[in-house]
Amino acid sequence: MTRRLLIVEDDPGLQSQMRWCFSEELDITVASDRDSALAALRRTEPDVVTLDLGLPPDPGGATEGFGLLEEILRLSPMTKVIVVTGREDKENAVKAIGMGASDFYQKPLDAEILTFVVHRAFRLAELERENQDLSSQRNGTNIKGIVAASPQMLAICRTLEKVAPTDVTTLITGETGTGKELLARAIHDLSQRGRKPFAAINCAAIPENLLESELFGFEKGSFTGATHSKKGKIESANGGTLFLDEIGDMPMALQAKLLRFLQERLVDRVGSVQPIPVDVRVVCATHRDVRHLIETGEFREDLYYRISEITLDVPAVRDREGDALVVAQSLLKSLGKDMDRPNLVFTEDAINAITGYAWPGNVREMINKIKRATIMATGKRVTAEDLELPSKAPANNMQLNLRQVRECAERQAIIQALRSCNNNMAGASRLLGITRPTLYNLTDKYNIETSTEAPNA
Ligand SMILES: Nc1ncnc2c1ncn2[C@@H]1O[C@H](COP(=O)(O)OP(=O)(O)OP(=O)(O)O)[C@@H](O)[C@H]1O
Repeated sequence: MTRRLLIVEDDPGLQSQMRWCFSEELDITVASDRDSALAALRRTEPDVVTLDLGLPPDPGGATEGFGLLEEILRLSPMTKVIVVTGREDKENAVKAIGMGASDFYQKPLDAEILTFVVHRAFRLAELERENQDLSSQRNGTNIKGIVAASPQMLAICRTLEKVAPTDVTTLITGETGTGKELLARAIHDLSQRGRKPFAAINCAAIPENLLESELFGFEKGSFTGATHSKKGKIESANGGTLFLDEIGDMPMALQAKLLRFLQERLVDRVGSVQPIPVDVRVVCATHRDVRHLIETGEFREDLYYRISEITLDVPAVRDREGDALVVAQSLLKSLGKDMDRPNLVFTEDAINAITGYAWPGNVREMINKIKRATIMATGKRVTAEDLELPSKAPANNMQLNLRQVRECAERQAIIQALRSCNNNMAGASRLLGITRPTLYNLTDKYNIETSTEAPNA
């Protein structure tokens, strides 16, 4: 795709110099005032605009430039505007950035630096567009709440859609946070039982001595404190679906009772001799390797066959091709909306970090990291640092642009020269190859201490 640049500059000499800087690779339009710039913006829809703030009728000031900046950003908020200011016009440059300009460039014109700044703005515009495209990409599945685009997850979703309308007992396996409970709910929602109860119980979270009465219920007086009869989870799911999470952690003694229920569909409340018929569909999940549990004698083989009429093995996020970014984009959108920070986008380093990270906690970990980043992000951009993910670029390379890199290097060189001359201005200016007045200007600009004490680093 051709990169389109709009140059807004009233000085014909600078117009042709700027044209000359880029003419080879860009599609360039030049405008010399506000009206022609807006007309060109509408006509060519440039991704990047360089905007001289000093435009007629106020070429010596910046009012016309600021007015135009505002209008450009209102008409086309995704356009990257680089304001061009006079040599010492830092104040207006900073103001323009505050208004939404993406960068600034101080005259005099330096072809190399200007090219760098403009290309950087194009790259940013392209990344933002890619980001938007990705987040608007159709989710590959129609199952509510599940975001997936990888062939691995789409295959799981297709199987789920076939399994849901049947009453088969389903075992969902997968690492923590991969979405097992979400899939169990989807099975329920897509079945004829969807309007009936969905009762979930986490077998690992309830102490062994309470799990039986939680699951099967109890009769009044069946144990100390049983002052009334109570239905268990199985009965409360009657007509609907019972979800047994972390089934791999179910104690052996209860496994036998559960097996009996699965075979006969009769519930024996604790303390009762009267079995109660219950109509439930059972879905189980575990992050543990049940076959290994069978080998070590921790899980009944006959129960395993009963609960795994169909098994769904949910892959870890790192094993789903392309899903990490698609899920992350979707989460950024929904969490951003919930937290009143819509329109957040990932920076390139965040995208690299998301795709390069192993996500041991899977989607749950992703939710936590994106929630944090939604709070921490400055402006619209979410970085790898906001996500607390390792960034590929070392931290000291994360400067805003070449101008900042240059200023930082300039400041360091001046400090070093002053140090080596014991803060003698004449000696330092000789070392730096500049005049004394220039050195004074620079020490003022960078706020460098020039007293006889050592300068601040
Ligand atoms: N594909 C997905 N798209 C969107 N959200 C997802 C997806 N998978 C999981 N989630 C979300 O991630 C979180 C964790 O999912 P869930 O509780 O279903 O995982 P789990 O495998 O049951 O975890 P655990 O084994 O720790 O119980 C939930 O908030 C869920 O909504």
